[in-house]
Amino acid sequence: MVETKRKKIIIDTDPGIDDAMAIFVALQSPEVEVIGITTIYGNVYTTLATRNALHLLEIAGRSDIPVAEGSRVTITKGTKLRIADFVHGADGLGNQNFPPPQGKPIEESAAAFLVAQANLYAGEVTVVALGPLTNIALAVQLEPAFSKNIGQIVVLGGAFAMNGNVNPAAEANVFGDPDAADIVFTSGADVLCVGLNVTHQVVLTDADRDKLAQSNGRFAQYLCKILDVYFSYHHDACNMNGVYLHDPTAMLAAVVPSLFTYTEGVVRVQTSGITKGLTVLDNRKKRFDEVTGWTDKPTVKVAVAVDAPEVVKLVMQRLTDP
Ligand SMILES: O=c1[nH]cnc2c1ncn2[C@@H]1O[C@H](CO)[C@@H](O)[C@H]1O
Repeated sequence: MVETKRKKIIIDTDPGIDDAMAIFVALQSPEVEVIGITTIYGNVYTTLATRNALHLLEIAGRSDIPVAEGSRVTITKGTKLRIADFVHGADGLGNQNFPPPQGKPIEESAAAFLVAQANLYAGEVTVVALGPLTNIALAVQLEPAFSKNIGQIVVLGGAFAMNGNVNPAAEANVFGDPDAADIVFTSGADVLCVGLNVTHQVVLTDADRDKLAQSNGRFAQYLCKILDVYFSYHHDACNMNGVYLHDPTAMLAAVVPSLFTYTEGVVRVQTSGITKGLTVLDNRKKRFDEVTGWTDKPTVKVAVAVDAPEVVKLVMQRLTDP
């Protein structure tokens, strides 16, 4: 039998309830092979992100996948981090207080692991970045060839021409380390940004959760336990009877790219002031006479449309599969 080559992916993540869903979706996707997980602060602090990543791999029976611990500070060595425990619970996984994992992270740091894997499989590795972009920016700084060696970086981040979710200006992952995001977006790597303008179209409803609750699928019962906190947050903060599937949507942009369309242009990030974390895409409709911060910078891809029903269907299918 001819085996089609699976796309190699590294998940950079701050688990996180929707991160857990995205990790499980990836592990259930025949199109990809998860070759590592790197951890970062965001939904929880980095140490807890590492613990949760190891725990989730144990739940999935995939402790063979290496976990590399990432940065505990921003790219500018900032230690005042914004942690979204009010979205995911104090433990990041719906306040379930699971027992500690047995596994340990590898010795290599997240940035060193990213650089090494991109060197080893030049052009073949996709990073799916589900948290602030510190580790990826560190990899860019550590190895000048990283942006060329890495196949693609799919970023869950940004809010293009719309309000953010931290404040009207900023989306949470870009807000978490705006300097890192600006470094990654202008690095010259093949970057695809999946922002709130797309992920807010992809909602898992109360009815979908009921279907999960009735499923004997591999991850359904586990996810139903942790999803309560995430549903309550969306109910209270956004007046919704459902939740946004941010991370699983970005994951599927790597796994099944045909479900998305994108535009291309230079994206810069505001790194200070009340609009810190704002992502601004030059849509190239106007030729500016002056040199701007966008002039002569490498472009990135920005997702503009998604087949939302198909994304929800695939997420449900893969999470309820045996
Ligand atoms: O209101 C929020 N504040 C902070 N983080 C959030 C919020 N809603 C979702 N996320 C988390 O941030 C990423 C998307 O921006 C997702 O990973 C999600 O888990």
